[in-house]
Amino acid sequence: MASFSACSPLELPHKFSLKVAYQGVPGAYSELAARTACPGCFTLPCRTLSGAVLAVESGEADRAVLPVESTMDGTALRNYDLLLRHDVRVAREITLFVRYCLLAMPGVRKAGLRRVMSHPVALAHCGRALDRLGVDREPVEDTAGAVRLLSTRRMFDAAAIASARAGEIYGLDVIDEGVQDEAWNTTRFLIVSRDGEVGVGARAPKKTSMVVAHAGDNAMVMLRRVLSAFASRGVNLTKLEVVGGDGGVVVRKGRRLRAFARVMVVDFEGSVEEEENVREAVKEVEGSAAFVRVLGCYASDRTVYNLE
Ligand SMILES: O=C(O)C(=O)C[C@]1(C(=O)O)C=C[C@@H](O)C=C1
Repeated sequence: MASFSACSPLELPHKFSLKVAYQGVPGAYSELAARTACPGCFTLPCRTLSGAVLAVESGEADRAVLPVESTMDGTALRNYDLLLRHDVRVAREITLFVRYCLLAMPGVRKAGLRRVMSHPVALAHCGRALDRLGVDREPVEDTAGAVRLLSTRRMFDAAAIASARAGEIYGLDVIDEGVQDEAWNTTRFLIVSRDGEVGVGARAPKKTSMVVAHAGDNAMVMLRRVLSAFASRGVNLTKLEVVGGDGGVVVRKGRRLRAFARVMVVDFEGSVEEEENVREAVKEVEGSAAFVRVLGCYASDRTVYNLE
């Protein structure tokens, strides 16, 4: 059972402050995740998520924050793709309770709104509230960026969906809160570094994240193989999601151009670096998959951090 915390840090402040890259501007949920996971860190705002990961790869930053799943949407495969394309490792995980606010310039009322801006994920999470308001939805790069835009352009016909913290930073009022479709809404972030690390909680139970791809098999065959490799060795799975539809092959003028794989994202208890049965399970999956990548072994943290 996950525990629920008002805001207890994952680790003590680092002796030397870490620089943590994230996509967005101050007040974005990714920045709140960085500050909660690495208290006392310097944060490095980046325009894109790949920019944040590149900052780690190039040594400009020590860590980057990636939102990878939410209770309302499941796995964000596009962000796992970044982990596959860059030379970084998962160093830890952090889950935030996300309670979206509707923010507007002082004096603006809901009845006067014509449009609402936010990150596309936040707009999707608040679909019912937006339907009730009957407003246009305008996607922007991050939730706090929407708040900053409204504030700098002094927009009086628009609102933003973001954290209360973003409202405080850019001087907007909260005109509604808890506007997400589901009351229980959490986002899980992975913190990546160049080398990965188990971190200060070295005695905490470990977990491992892995991506598996099969080009030809159907989902059932693939599932059975992965489940049996772990179950037969008593290794507990904490996440298993099949993403990418049916896979398929692109054929042009009778020539097979490219095979698309179906991808599975698997998290399991234990460390591939320290436990023989875990290593063997991964080896068995590797024997039948088209592609396996271990993204990192790190301290398991099942706390849901509530920053309200
Ligand atoms: O835009 C932000 O504030 C982000 O940190 C990004 C992000 C996401 O990509 O899921 C993170 C958490 C919220 O669920 C909404 C948006």
